[in-house]
Amino acid sequence: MSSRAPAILVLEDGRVFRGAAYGSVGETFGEAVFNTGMTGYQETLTDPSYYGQVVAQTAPQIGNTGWNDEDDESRRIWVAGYVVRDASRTASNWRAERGLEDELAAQGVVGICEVDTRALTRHLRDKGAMRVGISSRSTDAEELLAKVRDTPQMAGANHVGAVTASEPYTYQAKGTPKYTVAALDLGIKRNTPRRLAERGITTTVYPAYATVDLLLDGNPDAVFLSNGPGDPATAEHQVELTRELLRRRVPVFGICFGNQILGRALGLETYKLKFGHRGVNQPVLDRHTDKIEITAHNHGFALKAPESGEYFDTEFGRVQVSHVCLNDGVVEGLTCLDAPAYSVQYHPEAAAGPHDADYLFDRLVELIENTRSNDSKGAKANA
Ligand SMILES: NC(=O)CC[C@H](N)C(=O)O
Repeated sequence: MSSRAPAILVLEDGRVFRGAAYGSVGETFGEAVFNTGMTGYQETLTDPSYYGQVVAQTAPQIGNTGWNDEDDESRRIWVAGYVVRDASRTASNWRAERGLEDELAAQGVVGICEVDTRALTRHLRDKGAMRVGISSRSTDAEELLAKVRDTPQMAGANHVGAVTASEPYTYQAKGTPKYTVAALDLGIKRNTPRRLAERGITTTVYPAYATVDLLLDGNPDAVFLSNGPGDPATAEHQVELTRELLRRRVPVFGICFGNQILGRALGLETYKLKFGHRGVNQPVLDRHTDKIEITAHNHGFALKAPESGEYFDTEFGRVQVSHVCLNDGVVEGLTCLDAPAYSVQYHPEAAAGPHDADYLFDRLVELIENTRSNDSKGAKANA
């Protein structure tokens, strides 16, 4: 028998799950989503893209490796609520500094455990992502349901301002600095500048509403558009900024939210997926190499596939849908054939996740090198 207080989870369609209090005691609301990763809960919880979402883990036991002070992907936990089946009673790992539940409580994250997360996930897969509430304060389902139906939808939500850095900061290259990148922080994860640093890139991270002049102030070799929470249809400022970068032929690499922004800048629309892709084992085909990579995902929106199929024409030239998800055919990446820009819908920084997509950071170095050599040819031709 659990010694925990009772808690309830109520979905906006009225389905109720009963469980026990986990983390902070209280009440919370958000969009119910599920993550299928067997590992990486610390990275999931601290990924700013989850802002506004109540995350259910399909892995049945969570918390086994506790919490450490090294694996946070940002400055705090962002999920609106946390749902697990079996909360590990002990933290057993040499790197653990404390238990997961201590950290959830310390950061005020309301959760629920002892929930049939398998049934919850099947429900969300059938009915689609929807709003949810968790309460360990009252177990009155009717009362909670009314509150759930009053909370804002994820569609139309602009959450970038809540997670972005307030001031620019710089992350130094490892070894000899070779290149510089300006990263637009829409909810960036720490492993991104780390992956760039490995390749001799110094990254300056800018707040999401930086102007193009501020972003290009240090004359960076490329601009990186990060992942982030909310509906990409609301990212007007960032789409306009990207269009300006394309006009100026600045190399651009976008991931996740950044892919949606590049796609919109190229004239594509975004739409809400039924239940999204969240986990660390999503198969993606890279059409450049015909290789399949196993990748880390966390997205609830996607770019509408162009009617013409793999290639489409834009005011910035021809573009290829370079990556597709093999589970459902969703657009997972774009490569501009006439402009120095490309993007993927997933997380090549892979924290947590397999490292198959690491080559995408090498492509950035190639793109920078090619742009530099074209510029110097152009400069010579103009001399
Ligand atoms: N990880 C991300 O960048 C997510 C992008 C966007 N918020 C979505 O859910 O699709």
